[in-house]
Amino acid sequence: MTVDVENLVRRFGAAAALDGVSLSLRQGEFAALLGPSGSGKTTLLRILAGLDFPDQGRVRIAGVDVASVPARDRGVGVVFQSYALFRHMSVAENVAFGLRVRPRRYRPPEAEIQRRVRELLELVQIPELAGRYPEQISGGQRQRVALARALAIEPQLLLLDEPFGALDALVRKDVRRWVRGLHERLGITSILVTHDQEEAMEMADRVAVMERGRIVQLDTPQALLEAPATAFVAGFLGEATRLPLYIERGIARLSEFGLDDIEIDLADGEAVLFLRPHEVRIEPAQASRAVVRFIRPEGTGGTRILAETGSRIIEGISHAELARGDACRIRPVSGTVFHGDGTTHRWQRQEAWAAG
Ligand SMILES: Nc1ncnc2c1ncn2[C@@H]1O[C@H](COP(=O)(O)OP(=O)(O)OP(=O)(O)O)[C@@H](O)[C@H]1O
Repeated sequence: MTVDVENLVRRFGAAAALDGVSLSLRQGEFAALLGPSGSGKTTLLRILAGLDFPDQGRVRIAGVDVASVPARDRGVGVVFQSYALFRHMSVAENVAFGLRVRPRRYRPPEAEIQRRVRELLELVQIPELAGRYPEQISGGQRQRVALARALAIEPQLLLLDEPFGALDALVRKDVRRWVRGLHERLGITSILVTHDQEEAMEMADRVAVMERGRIVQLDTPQALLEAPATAFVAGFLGEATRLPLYIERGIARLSEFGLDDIEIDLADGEAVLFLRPHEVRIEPAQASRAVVRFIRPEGTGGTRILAETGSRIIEGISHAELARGDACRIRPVSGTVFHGDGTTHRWQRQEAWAAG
């Protein structure tokens, strides 16, 4: 189902947890809400689930305004990290819960409930655990049970709030790939809340980056990396070196960082230059203030180098033999400039300069 959120505001006292959030998701889309702690991700998810209510704004699910639709009638499945399984219920009973608490009129017959529970446990690949209790299964298995429980009501919208937090790194990778596959097989719309950028970038079709109660950019993972809308997004996503600079008559002086000046055809003023590692070449040099600190081979793509210059660490790529402690030259070849006047620009080293 589609999800349309218009200008949501949610205040707690004087502070706005959501400060005018708008968002439209397509049927079948997998979206992630990504942002630092306190940026409003969980609040937005709770409002979608019907567990909290906005002070202003509107939520439509499948085109229907849900302001007066209670949580259990929204057709939404929810997996919250804090929504622990019921300890006194077996795995099968946990999964059946959402169906058994339905008013009699809407409750499927018991045989049908049991059939559906078996089907769901097959789907999440743990049919043999039906009779166990939560403390008798692993964290990854509990997560699968929580998912099966959320899916039991056949939701068209699945809301996942940090659902993989309790899993160790290896299992986590597996479970998230599997969840993404499940999303596709069921053809549902899903929203994942996370503060793990790798998770968001790997799982989602589009990622909404949140900052202080607002969505600052909603885009594909690739577009977020290649064309971040603000310096916050550029700094938050992917690896980047951030250099504050001052542009004067088309030149930004980087000598304080031990780098050559660069030509930037923008108005005089303060700016910030973001350099992704692949936008910086690191080369051997005889006399240089910059020193190679860390080296990580990247296969055929060269070597990732962390070089220190002045008090800064700059990450780049080298195609030459370099060892820890070697002097090196750091040459940015492209980057993103956020000008103090609020505009964003791509910067590319001119050939004449590049050769120099
Ligand atoms: N029930 C509440 N009462 C008061 N303030 C709240 C309440 N719930 C959330 N807040 C505040 O609203 C803001 C947004 O909280 P929210 O939980 O949505 O952030 P989040 O992005 O999900 O953070 P995290 O990544 O830490 O879970 C925070 O400043 C939080 O302290």
